[in-house]
Amino acid sequence: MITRPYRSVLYIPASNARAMEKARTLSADAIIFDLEDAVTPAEKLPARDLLARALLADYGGRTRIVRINGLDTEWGEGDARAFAGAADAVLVPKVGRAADLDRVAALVPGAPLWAMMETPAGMLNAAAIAAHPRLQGMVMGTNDLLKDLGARTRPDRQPLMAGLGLCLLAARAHGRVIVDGVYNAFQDTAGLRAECEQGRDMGFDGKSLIHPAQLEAANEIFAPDADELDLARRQIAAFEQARAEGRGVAVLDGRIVENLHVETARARLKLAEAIAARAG
Ligand SMILES: CC(C)(COP(=O)(O)OP(=O)(O)OC[C@H]1O[C@@H](n2cnc3c(N)ncnc32)[C@H](O)[C@@H]1OP(=O)(O)O)[C@@H](O)C(=O)NCCC(=O)NCCSC(=O)C[C@H](O)C(=O)O
Ligand SMILES: [Mg+2]
Repeated sequence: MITRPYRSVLYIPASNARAMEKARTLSADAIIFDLEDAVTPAEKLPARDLLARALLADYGGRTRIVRINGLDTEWGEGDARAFAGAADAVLVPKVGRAADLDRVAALVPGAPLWAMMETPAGMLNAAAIAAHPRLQGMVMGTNDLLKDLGARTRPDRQPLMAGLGLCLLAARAHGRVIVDGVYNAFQDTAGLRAECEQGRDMGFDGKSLIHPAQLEAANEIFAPDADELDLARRQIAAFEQARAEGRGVAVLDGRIVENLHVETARARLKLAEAIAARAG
């Protein structure tokens, strides 16, 4: 199970020096420094230099992920070579099959890879992509996916559910981090909260974000709350007592507690500890 927090994963255009500086004090668990869609062609090379300088600064415990341009563009290979070892991970856009990761893996020996899951082919090949030995995490690209599907944005995200579900299954089958897509209306806090709650209930580790105003909701909603932690501690105590008495199943608040529930309870407590350590 994943215990490092990825509640809030903030995109920052690598062409925006002010935002990259600001991010050093923001409460994001991870930052995606974007060289791809948020950067115009004219800014691609200057952004690469700006980012190289920005990454010399201290980002505290925030995970630093660089989203490179695709290898089918004139910038992709140079981006990959420039940031191998300079960041915590390299995020590959529009991954359609596991071989797309092989090509980047060869350019960045040793660097953990993340995959943007945002094309119909990516959804259909999610299991093979998640199984890639260098893959650490997946990020849903729901804007690109909606575009490629010819689907419409809906509050219930019904058109996206098949893809979200396939990627979740693949990530969990292979023990990878998986982060939900962005909520574009960054001033609509109620809408964001509803989408975070939906993503959390589906099993995502966190939400990718586009504006600092979205951090608070994601950090709160993807963290275990006080009631959940209290229940986790009581489940562990009840189960340990049952075991000591020779029983394999405990009953707490009228519900059974088995070893699988205890496993989840321990993971939630570990996540809360990791969040507390980040805050500290
Ligand atoms: C959406 C924005 C263009 C809005 O920018 P702006 O108008 O400057 O916002 P504010 O004036 O409200 O900003 C207030 C302060 O916050 C800083 N700021 C803004 N955004 C960020 C950020 N992302 N990270 C860090 N800091 C940020 C401003 O500098 C202001 O600071 P100060 O000077 O102290 O007042 C902008 O938010 C933005 O560019 N967001 C990121 C957009 C992006 O990266 N898009 C690409 C990723 S989304 C995507 O592609 C997903 C996927 O691929 C898919 O297919 O779905
Ligand atoms: Mg995209």
